[in-house]
This record gives sequence, structure tokens and C-alpha cells, in this order.
Amino acid sequence: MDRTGLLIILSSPSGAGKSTLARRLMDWDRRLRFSVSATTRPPRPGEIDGQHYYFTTPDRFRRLVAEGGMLEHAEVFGNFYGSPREPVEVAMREGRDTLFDVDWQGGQQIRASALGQNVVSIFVLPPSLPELERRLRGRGQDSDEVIAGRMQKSRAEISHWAEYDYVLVNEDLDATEAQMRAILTAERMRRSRQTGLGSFVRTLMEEERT
Ligand SMILES: Nc1nc2c(ncn2[C@@H]2O[C@H](COP(=O)(O)OP(=O)(O)O)[C@@H](O)[C@H]2O)c(=O)[nH]1
Ligand SMILES: Nc1ncnc2c1ncn2[C@@H]1O[C@H](COP(=O)(O)OP(=O)(O)O)[C@@H](O)[C@H]1O
Repeated sequence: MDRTGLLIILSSPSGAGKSTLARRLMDWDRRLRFSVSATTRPPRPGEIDGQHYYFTTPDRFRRLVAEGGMLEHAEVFGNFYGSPREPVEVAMREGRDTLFDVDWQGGQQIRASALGQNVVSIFVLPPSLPELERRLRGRGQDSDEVIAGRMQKSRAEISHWAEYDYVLVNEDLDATEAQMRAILTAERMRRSRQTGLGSFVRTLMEEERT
């Protein structure tokens, strides 16, 4: 049944498990599109330009923003991050859902945009702050200084939890993934009902009469 694509916003303090959950959801649903953000932060080992992020310079980033090419953008941990607008609009027209890994500022801007009525937002909490720090260390990709900075900012990110439609505590990864699948399935059914079911029911009633 026809429906406009959803914008699924995933936010959490750094290290709570967003990227891992996003990857799992994309494996579950091959039609789900990941919004590849542009960023001025340097790539981590293993990160591929155009797949994890578009790595760019502050000058090019600012130009993209000035041209209206970003659906939202923000400064996080001293770097610029933004979601390119055009691929999102194409996906929506095709009825494909887009998954965003953005911080609370990105969440607020997308919700407030013209596309806001198609947003489903999910906030992921860690089971505790010591566990959050263990996960950041376990990822093995950031220095002690970077980890300390992220831990310090985690409280500010967490303070925005109530702005989200769904709030999940990512204790057991399989359980959290199952919850996310359930949210997507239910939200898709809700939107299909709004846009596609009317004509189906009319056809059904016609059949009954003849
Ligand atoms: N507003 C906004 N935030 C973003 C975007 N892309 C990533 N972020 C956020 O920037 C923060 C840092 O991301 P990253 O450098 O990949 O570190 P990680 O979250 O620790 O893996 C996270 O909170 C992301 O959700 C974007 O396009 N817009
Ligand atoms: N439920 C979980 N239990 C244990 N470890 C987890 C869980 N979810 C994610 N992790 C691990 O925690 C680290 C941070 O996860 P990641 O997805 O990179 O977080 P984020 O994208 O939110 O910064 C990774 O090493 C990941 O494998």
C-alpha cells in the first residue's frame, strides 16, 4: 500500500549503541536507507567515505549549508555534521524510509522542518554511565581525552530524551533490536492505514454489493 517514506531519527549519547543498532536494522530491512551525513571530523580506521560519512572540509561544509543543501546541521564535539537534503526527498517520494543517526539538535531541526510530520524518533539510553564508558573504551577508537569529552557531553544529550517518540534502554542488544523492529513495523502500518486503506476498503465494499 502506498505511503510516504518515514524519517526515522536515532539519537543517543555517544557509545550507547546507535551505529550498531542502525547496522542491524539495515540488515533486517534492505529497503531502509541510511542518511549518510557530511562531517568535518577525520575518518576513524575502517570508515569509508560515502558509506559511513562524507568527509569534507569546513569550507565545503559551510558552502553546502549556504546553498540550502542540508536538511539539518549542527556542531558536535567541535566538528560540523549535517544531513544532505536531496537523497532524503528522493527516498520519501519513492516511499522508502530513511534512518538518521543524528544528535538532539538534528532531531529538533528535522522535526521542525516541512518534513516533520513523517518523523518517528527513537532515543537510545545506556543501562548506566559506567557501562557507557566501558562501551566507548571497548570500541577502542578514541583516545582517553576524546572519551572523557564524550562522557562529559553525554549528560547534555541524555537531557533531551523526553523530546523523542520512543525511549529504549540498550542493555541487551538483541532485545533492543527487536524493539526497534516492532516500532518500525507498527509505525509503517499506522501510515499505510492513513494513506492507502481507504481505497482498498471502497473496493472491498464494491465487491460485496455485486
Ligand atoms: N545533527 C547531526 N548530528 C550528527 C550527524 N551525523 C552524526 N551526528 C551525531 O554526531 C555525534 C558524533 O558522531 P560520531 O563522530 O560518528 O561519533 P559516535 O556517535 O561516537 O560514533 C553523534 O551524536 C551523532 O549522532 C548529522 O548529520 N547531524
Ligand atoms: N547492548 C550492548 N551491549 C554491549 N555492548 C554494546 C551494546 N550495544 C553496543 N555495544 C558496543 O558498544 C560500543 C559502542 O557502540 P556504537 O554502536 O559504536 O555506539 P554509538 O554509535 O551510539 O556511538 C561498540 O563497541 C558496540 O559493539
